[in-house]
Amino acid sequence: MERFDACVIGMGPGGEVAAGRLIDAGMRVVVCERDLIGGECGYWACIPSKTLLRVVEARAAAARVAGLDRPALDLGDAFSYRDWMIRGLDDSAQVAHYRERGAEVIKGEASLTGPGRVRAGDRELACRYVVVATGSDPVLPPIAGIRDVGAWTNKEATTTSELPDSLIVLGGGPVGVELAQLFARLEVEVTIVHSGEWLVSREDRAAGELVEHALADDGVRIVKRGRARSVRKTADGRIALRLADDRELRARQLLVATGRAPRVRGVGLERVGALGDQGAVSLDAHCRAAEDVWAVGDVTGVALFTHVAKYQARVAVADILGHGFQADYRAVPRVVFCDPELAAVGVSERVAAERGIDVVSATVELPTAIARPYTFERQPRGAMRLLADRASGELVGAWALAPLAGEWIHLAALAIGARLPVPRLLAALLPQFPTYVEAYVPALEELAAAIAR
Ligand SMILES: Cc1cc2nc3c(=O)[nH]c(=O)nc-3n(C[C@H](O)[C@H](O)[C@H](O)COP(=O)(O)OP(=O)(O)OC[C@H]3O[C@@H](n4cnc5c(N)ncnc54)[C@H](O)[C@@H]3O)c2cc1C
Ligand SMILES: NC(=O)c1ccc[n+]([C@@H]2O[C@H](COP(=O)([O-])OP(=O)(O)OC[C@H]3O[C@@H](n4cnc5c(N)ncnc54)[C@H](O)[C@@H]3O)[C@@H](O)[C@H]2O)c1
Repeated sequence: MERFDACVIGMGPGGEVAAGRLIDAGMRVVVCERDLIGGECGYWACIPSKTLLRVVEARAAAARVAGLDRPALDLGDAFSYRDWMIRGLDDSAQVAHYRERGAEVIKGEASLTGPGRVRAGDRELACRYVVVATGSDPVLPPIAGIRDVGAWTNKEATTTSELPDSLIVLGGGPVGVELAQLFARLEVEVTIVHSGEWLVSREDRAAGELVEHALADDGVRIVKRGRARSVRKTADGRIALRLADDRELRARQLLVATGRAPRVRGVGLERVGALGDQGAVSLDAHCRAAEDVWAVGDVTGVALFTHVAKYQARVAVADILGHGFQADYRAVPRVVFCDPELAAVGVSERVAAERGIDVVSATVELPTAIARPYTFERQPRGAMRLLADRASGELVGAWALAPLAGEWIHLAALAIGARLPVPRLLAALLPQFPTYVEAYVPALEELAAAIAR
């Protein structure tokens, strides 16, 4: 039995932040990773998708600016930069880095065998603290034939260096929307089949409809309320997707983007009492899942984002080190990196209604309210909506669909996190001219008037 102060199972962004902090605290740490240190985010999700999206975004941006032409696309160069960003799917530098910092690195599948006990390959580890950061898996919907047609998940889609001539994207959430726009802008014929009534269904309908218009401008076909019944390979090697209304869509490739589920199987969480009734990780506000076991990141199912995984790792390690603070998820930014970006934070209108929060809202069309959309591009665009709790006067939700919205939504995030009432925000806000942040002034003024009514 090998003894350690702490063991981290799964080395995606959540595991890496936890491990780094535990090492910094002087602990003897063992990290276990069955695939690549850096996780889904580093190789098959955030990093490759955002790297490639930037290429097509910059190209489209140039076309929208007066006096510029659409630059030529060097796809080979774009893919090789993507490959450099994902380290050629090689984590040997990360392995060496953790070893140099004094950690024990085990490349292999690990699972809890009991309180303070972990098995990794044929090694038995005794660990005072265990942090589980095993991420999530894509969910394949129950559609006849879906496992037999060589469908892509995000793994194949983000690492491909060959483009199909046509692509059906099943699911219109963040993964489906981002990758649909990427491939459409790389001149692939793209059709999204989405079961919801609007894209990115977690957000307000108005936001989802603006995303739909943006994708339609790029030539993406969108089937809403689409129910796929079966999928098969045709004689000419294409993929045929039959919908419940009997329509058949055909394309060279199918990308399944219908959601992700916490990766709890085989981790042994049940052996330490860390799995709740529904098979989900039980978690308190310090990310404790059981005595001396913490869980962070996608495996918790709280909010499937890298920044949440990293935040939960900070929460968990602070608890381990004895200066804990409670996790607060009220102000988690949610950015879909399509063009223009959809950025949201706090509650949507639906969530506010579910929670019984009486909200007032203000919506601002950016080109009618501020100058920045015109200095930014020839065809100005964008909208922002703010939601405030009528009773407390605090900002509780916001979304914007506009260039760079993923950056300037953080002002709303800070206001929501800090519980700033709208009048105080208005008094404190003096935004630079001409910026997108200026849109907060008319929106907050409208909110203040609505609260006062
Ligand atoms: C296409 C796509 C794009 C995305 N873009 C963004 C984005 O732009 N911004 C954002 O915030 N989020 C984005 N996400 C979500 C983001 O990728 C995840 O929220 C993030 O990776 C979660 O980090 P994690 O550490 O919890 O898990 P992961 O990154 O999944 O890492 C978990 C690690 O645990 C390992 N592991 C699992 N089980 C075991 C075991 N038993 N033993 C040892 N190791 C194990 C896995 O191999 C993996 O390396 C995107 C997701 C997708 C699919
Ligand atoms: N920019 C980012 O931060 C970013 C980008 C990508 C993914 N992510 C994260 O990854 C997670 C997974 O994203 P996702 O887009 O795969 O999942 P999702 O659950 O957010 O969206 C999937 C969508 O697919 C639809 N759907 C489900 N089954 C379907 C079916 N059979 N046919 C058609 N449509 C169907 C659902 O209505 C749902 O809206 C998200 O929670 C998100 O937080 C984040």
